[in-house]
Amino acid sequence: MPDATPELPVPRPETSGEPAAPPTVQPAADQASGAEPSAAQSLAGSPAAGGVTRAPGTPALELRGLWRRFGDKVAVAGIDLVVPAGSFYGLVGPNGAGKTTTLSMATGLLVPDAGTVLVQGHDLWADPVAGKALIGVLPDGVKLFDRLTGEQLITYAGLLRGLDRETVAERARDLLAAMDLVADARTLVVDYSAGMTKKIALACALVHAPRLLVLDEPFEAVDPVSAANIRDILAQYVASGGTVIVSSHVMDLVQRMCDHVAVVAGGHVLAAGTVDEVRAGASLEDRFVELVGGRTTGEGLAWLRTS
Ligand SMILES: Nc1ncnc2c1ncn2[C@@H]1O[C@H](COP(=O)(O)OP(=O)(O)OP(=O)(O)O)[C@@H](O)[C@H]1O
Repeated sequence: MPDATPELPVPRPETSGEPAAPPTVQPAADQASGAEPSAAQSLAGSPAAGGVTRAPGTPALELRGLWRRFGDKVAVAGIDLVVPAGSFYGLVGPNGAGKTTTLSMATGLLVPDAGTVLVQGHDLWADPVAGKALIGVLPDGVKLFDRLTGEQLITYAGLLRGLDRETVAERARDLLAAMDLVADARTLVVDYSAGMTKKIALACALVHAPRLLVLDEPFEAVDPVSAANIRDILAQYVASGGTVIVSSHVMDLVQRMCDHVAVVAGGHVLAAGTVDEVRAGASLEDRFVELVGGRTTGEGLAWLRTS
């Protein structure tokens, strides 16, 4: 791994001139106000802001009354969620809770049955082009054009987002270094391991310097060193004004990494707020188990015992 994290594309400063983080998100706001503007922040011609300005205090993402059924199965049952701008937001819940379905609707990948998705105050489903320009997405079970090399895939993603070739080449270089994929830049993505695939998909999500990053299980299958580097990249991204929403099953990671968290089960939000509010003095893991329940003793598997 390189010692120094390369300079990455980061969100452009607010066109309104307001700080990106509200005072309720203390750690991110503190970092944001102290951050030196990077060269990437002043890149001209990036479509990242999509010509969209936001009023001060507007959440990065707001979900209002989202519903989604699959046949008889209600996957998401009226979810409301406010993700403050500049926050590092964790979404946790048991298997089948509705996290992926929620994030898919929040990012324009799955049409809700009912409800509204506001990205920086703009109705995503009413105006998908403006809304999607603000978002970078790492979907669950990501399907990539895997007959491209890693370098080609990032380049393709950048060009699709309207970046010029020179900018794309520069950012592809930085992202490949940050993801420890330089040696495999010219390897076909189909030949990447699961963790490498996750990292190249994350690089594609970052290339246009989105304002909001939505990451479904970004650390799954990623080795500890790469995971630590990705955490640094995300922390740097939040410090420079970006917002991250990340789903994960690793409570310890969410407790350390995120400043906000929502616990989802059965398509409902059980608790949401700052990590300290939600865990209420306990560990996030204990609080999660308390909220969600479902611990079993394993007594039903007597046949598994060898003695
Ligand atoms: N395309 C689909 N067709 C039918 N049912 C679906 C579909 N997608 C999701 N579901 C169902 O909706 C519910 C929520 O699934 P979802 O993938 O959103 O959960 P999740 O919280 O992301 O779970 P996990 O933590 O296991 O990834 C589950 O009961 C799942 O079986």
